[in-house]
Amino acid sequence: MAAADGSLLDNPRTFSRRLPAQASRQAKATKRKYQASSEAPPVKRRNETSFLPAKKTGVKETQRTFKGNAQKAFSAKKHSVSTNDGNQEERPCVKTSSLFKNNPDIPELHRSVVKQVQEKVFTSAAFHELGLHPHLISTINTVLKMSSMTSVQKQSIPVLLEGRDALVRSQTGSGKTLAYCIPVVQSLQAMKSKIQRRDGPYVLVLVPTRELALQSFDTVQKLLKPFTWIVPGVLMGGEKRKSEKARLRKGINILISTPGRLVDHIKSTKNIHFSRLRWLVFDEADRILDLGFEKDITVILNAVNAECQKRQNVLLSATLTEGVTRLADISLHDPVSISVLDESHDQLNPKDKVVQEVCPPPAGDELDSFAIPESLEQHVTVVPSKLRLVCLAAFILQKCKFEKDQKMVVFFSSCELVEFHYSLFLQTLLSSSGAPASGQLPSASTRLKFLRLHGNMEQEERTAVFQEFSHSRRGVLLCTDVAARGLDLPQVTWIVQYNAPSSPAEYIHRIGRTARIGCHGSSLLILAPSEAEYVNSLASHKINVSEIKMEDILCVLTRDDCFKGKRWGAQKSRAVGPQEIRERATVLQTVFEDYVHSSERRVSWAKKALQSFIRAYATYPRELKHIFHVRSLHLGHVAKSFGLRDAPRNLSALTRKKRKANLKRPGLHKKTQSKHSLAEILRSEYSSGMEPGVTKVRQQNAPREPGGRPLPPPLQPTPCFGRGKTLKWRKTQKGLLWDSKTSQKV
Ligand SMILES: Nc1ncnc2c1ncn2[C@@H]1O[C@H](COP(=O)(O)OP(=O)(O)OP(=O)(O)O)[C@@H](O)[C@H]1O
Repeated sequence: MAAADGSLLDNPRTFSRRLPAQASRQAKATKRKYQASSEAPPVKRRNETSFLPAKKTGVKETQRTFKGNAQKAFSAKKHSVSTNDGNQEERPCVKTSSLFKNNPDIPELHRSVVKQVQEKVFTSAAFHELGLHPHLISTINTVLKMSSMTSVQKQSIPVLLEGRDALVRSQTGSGKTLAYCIPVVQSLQAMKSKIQRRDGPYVLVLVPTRELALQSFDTVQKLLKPFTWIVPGVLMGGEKRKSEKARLRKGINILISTPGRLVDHIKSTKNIHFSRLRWLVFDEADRILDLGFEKDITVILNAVNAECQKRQNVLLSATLTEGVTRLADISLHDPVSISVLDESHDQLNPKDKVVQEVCPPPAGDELDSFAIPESLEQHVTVVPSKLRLVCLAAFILQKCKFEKDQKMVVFFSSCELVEFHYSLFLQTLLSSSGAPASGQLPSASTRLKFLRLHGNMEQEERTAVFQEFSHSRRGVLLCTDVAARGLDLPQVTWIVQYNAPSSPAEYIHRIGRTARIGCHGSSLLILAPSEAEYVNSLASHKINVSEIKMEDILCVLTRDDCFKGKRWGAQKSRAVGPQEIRERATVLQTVFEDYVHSSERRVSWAKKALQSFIRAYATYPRELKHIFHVRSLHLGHVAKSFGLRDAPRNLSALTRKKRKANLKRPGLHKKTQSKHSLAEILRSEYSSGMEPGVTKVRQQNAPREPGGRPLPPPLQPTPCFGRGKTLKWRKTQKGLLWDSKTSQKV
């Protein structure tokens, strides 16, 4: 079988778990299929499809290692060895693939070790020292099972109880939710005229995602246990407008909402009034602004300001960006800026440093460096594009198959990428009850559990997945940045960033899903050799990562005999060498490729996922373009990480055509791009969920594989959002105006 480029010539097409007769039938069928279809079998291409020629490669090294082996197919004779599952499995017959050939060198990571900003999570102060209502204290102690305050709670709660506005920053997982929820509940229950349900909102909490809305609602509900007359409620999209309207009509006193959904109700419902509003809280304030919600925030602020002037305003996040300081300017009145810093920062005058009265709020250094939980170990691995997929799979197997009770979150840059990897891993890495599907591993593990979460899923399923993963002791959650902010998923042990985040702030929030509230956790960032400089970019924000070598990750494949190439079957207890690791990685890659190439439909599915990856890659902000530029991607190599043997030709043609057209009409490109960005945002998890034409993954109606598993739906490119935005408001007599010129996506 020929391949996309010269390097793929010796692709291991001899791999098979089928009997020789079956294999020959399959080969004939494949031949017939290609004859009948318009899609010709991949042919050797002389011109490599890449945006730029690949970097000079480590050919020398590979030639040395593969000398005499590379072109040699292992014996096609069938033999059996026992797998670690105790089954007699047919050994894959594999010849060394091109997986390790013609890859760019992995650069040495020269990173300066920086001193990370650290915060102390807990204090010795107890909640009962705050003078709260005794029932509230006992609820905190008995229902939430908490006794001492975290640093951010100790600093924020008294300030908020005094009635001040505040801008609160503290590291991820440090208890910011209770830092505002406790004073809110304390103040509402203490109101002289008892709150009536029909009074409507006294508190409005804005959060960027639906899951966070649910989570915050849950916390508020628990705190309100003794105060049954105060009614909390959540608006978040995904629910029928009519039923939300009905709930609003009955009355909600503490209203938690995503901005898009709230704006929809403000515009279309007569049942929402803010005349009694006492609190306005922006949780994950910087994210709300990042996501193209400026217009929505303007509508909300104008609606709120029109009915109530006097209220307390709170902005919270683990990362305060420039946009937040501007939002603070227009929404906070004489605010207290609370930032929890470590002892070394506080040496001069601890008290003054811990709670600073700053207006305008933090700038410069403080905005550039973020606090990271002390018990979070951060790692990076540099992996050539061709090896990304096997490396990710090996890492998942290493942690979640061979180690106990590991809970992992893997971040991708688009919904399509999540869907693709989710389906691929389900079909290849998991065991099925019946005969293994084509491309499935012989000794697939039952210990593995995959879940996925992204904005193109139906809300019902999103909520179910969120709940399931929250309560699970193990599992792998594949997700977009919809899960990056605020979600408190207990006992997550590993965060993997398969696609690098668009900003250091997003990096912080993603890794912040682990090592929460003093627990231990680890993270792994996977970079391509051309992206290695990102490590320095992180270091400039005082983020330290230590390297894990790719080989150390791939090494796990030697622990599972189902990855054994035939050559090793006959040899007992041989020391694990680089050659064996490479062969096993090749077996795994072949499993993926076999699965993807088992039908035309799957090939086009993988191509679409690849296309989505490239589109998302093109949206990195300008300041990161020198590291993440589409032109530095080698399409043939990247295609391998989608299980494709061939770099899709039409894909590169499409990209080139587009680029040409853009060069001719840059103005038009800008226009359509911003329209496109808007469309993406509307389709995203952050929308109100009411827009017409929103594409969703509908489980029940999804097309199914012959085996009964739903196939992924037709993929819509939905890159991640909110990269490199700036925003500006103007105060006018008519209220706030959002300056659209400065708010275009860059
Ligand atoms: N005083 C406390 N004692 C023990 N656990 C606490 C305390 N306060 C909060 N927690 C727990 O800590 C976890 C993290 O809290 P929370 O989600 O509020 O963090 P956060 O600072 O908002 O994080 P992020 O920045 O990621 O949104 C939650 O499980 C919460 O129940």
